[in-house]
Amino acid sequence: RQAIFDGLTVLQHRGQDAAGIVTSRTTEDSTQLNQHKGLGMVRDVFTQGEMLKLEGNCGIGHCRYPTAGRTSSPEEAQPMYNNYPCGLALAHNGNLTNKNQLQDHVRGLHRHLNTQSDSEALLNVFAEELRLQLDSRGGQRTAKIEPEHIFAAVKRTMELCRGGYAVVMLIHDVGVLAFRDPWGIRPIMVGSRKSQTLEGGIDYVFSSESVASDTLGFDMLRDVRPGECMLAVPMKPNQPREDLGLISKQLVGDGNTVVPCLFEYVYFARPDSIMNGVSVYESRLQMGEKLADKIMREHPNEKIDVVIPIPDTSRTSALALAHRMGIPYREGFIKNRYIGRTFIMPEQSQRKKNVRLKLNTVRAEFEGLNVLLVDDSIVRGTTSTQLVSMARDAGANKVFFCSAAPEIRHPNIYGIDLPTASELVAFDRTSDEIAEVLKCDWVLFQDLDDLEEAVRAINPELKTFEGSTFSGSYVTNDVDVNYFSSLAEERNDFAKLTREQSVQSVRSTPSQV
Ligand SMILES: O=P(O)(O)OC[C@H]1O[C@H](OP(=O)(O)OP(=O)(O)O)[C@H](O)[C@@H]1O
Ligand SMILES: NC(=O)CC[C@H](N)C(=O)O
Ligand SMILES: [Mg+2]
Repeated sequence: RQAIFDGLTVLQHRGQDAAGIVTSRTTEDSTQLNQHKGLGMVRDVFTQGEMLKLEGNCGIGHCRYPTAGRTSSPEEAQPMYNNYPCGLALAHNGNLTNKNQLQDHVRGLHRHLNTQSDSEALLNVFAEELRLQLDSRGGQRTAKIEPEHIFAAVKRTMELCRGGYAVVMLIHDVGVLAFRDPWGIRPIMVGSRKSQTLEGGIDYVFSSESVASDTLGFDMLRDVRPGECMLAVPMKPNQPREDLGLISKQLVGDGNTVVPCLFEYVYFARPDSIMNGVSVYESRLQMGEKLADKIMREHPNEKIDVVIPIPDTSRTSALALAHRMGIPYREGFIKNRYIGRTFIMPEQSQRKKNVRLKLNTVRAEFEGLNVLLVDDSIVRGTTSTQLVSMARDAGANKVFFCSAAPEIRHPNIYGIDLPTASELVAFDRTSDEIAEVLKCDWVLFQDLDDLEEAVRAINPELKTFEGSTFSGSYVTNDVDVNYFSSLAEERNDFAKLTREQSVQSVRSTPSQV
């Protein structure tokens, strides 16, 4: 349990709204699943008392960044639990684009769904497919669940679910499994270490980013392949050691072509992670260099005195950019270390307030200077608009702005919560119009080809990327305009706010009983 808790704190940047852990404790005659989850950051959700209850020899955990359903309902925190046809717990990173159809399918099977979460639908789809597998062996319900049943159920689940997903599941009396969507849009990897328990053997970890396995003392083995399922089976008391291990099966496609989400490299992942054979840090250095070249091409005669990153994520690319341009790199914005990431916060008012609380200027780095502010991306423009104004208040002469990612003009539907194009500052605007909104002297964005090249430079085997939010082209090729309009209607900032407020007002109404 401590390892899962520690791993979640290292992955906190991937989701700040809810967290949860489920562990499984096997004794000679029974297996107990222990669960705790709640709203908030990992450190707030787990008290010492709660941690003590999470005994076990294997388990899963999750930090939630909502892309479907409600944010402030604890029921939607993960892992999700289901008890039929056996004890199952699931944690999912990603977003299912056919959530509504899956919900209808599941309800049609007389299974109850308690939330609007796509992850709950996914768990029920799998549970039903596993039930069918177990039934197909002639009603011997008491017999052991074999890996072949699990692989067959995951295969059917992959055939039914659309979108981007990386999933871990705990299966009662079996172990922990992990699987990844057939495109490999969302990341997940496996690591191993020599077990620190008295029984010995090998421990396995599945995690979205290699940084979690590094910090827990695991060696990263490899990425889970697109369309692959891996199953880690723990040792039971009095069981022969051979039963322990890692089994994998390629279920959909050949697993050789991965189409990774570009936004992981731009913003989402930690720089010290390695994903699909690419060091995120090195790819960001490349992004900075390519952006520097574009600035020198497009504004060759501009006098720029200083390059200032917008902490945290843009630091790496800003450093490489400043070096390439031969301009001093200065930390003109100081970040409050107790405020999390603002982009992944669910509401615009919260994001706006937190940018100001999070960042403040060092006046000496701005006064009378032409400053080039560098961010990894400009999404809604919340950060950039405020920081340009702060730079001017701190006495900057000219303020230029550049983004290590191209213009974000299209919704993301594979696990980054950008459902509504009209909320994006680059939507339907030219660079000059964006500069007018940000109130900067000019703004410049990375070219998409250069961004792809920056990642490919580190792993030339990566041919294609999931970059729909920049290009508007969706790799799964299975969503239509109706999907986008209902998504925008359901998940625009105003709709989300209204929904969350209605949950809160129900909660704060005194009981009439
Ligand atoms: O245009 P916007 O809608 O403001 O979104 C873009 C900003 O949000 C992110 O920062 P965030 O504060 O989330 O995290 P960071 O500290 O890792 O940079 C990103 O790095 C940009 O700074
Ligand atoms: N990455 C995530 O945490 C999102 C998982 C899932 N789509 C949800 O909204 O709960
Ligand atoms: Mg940022």
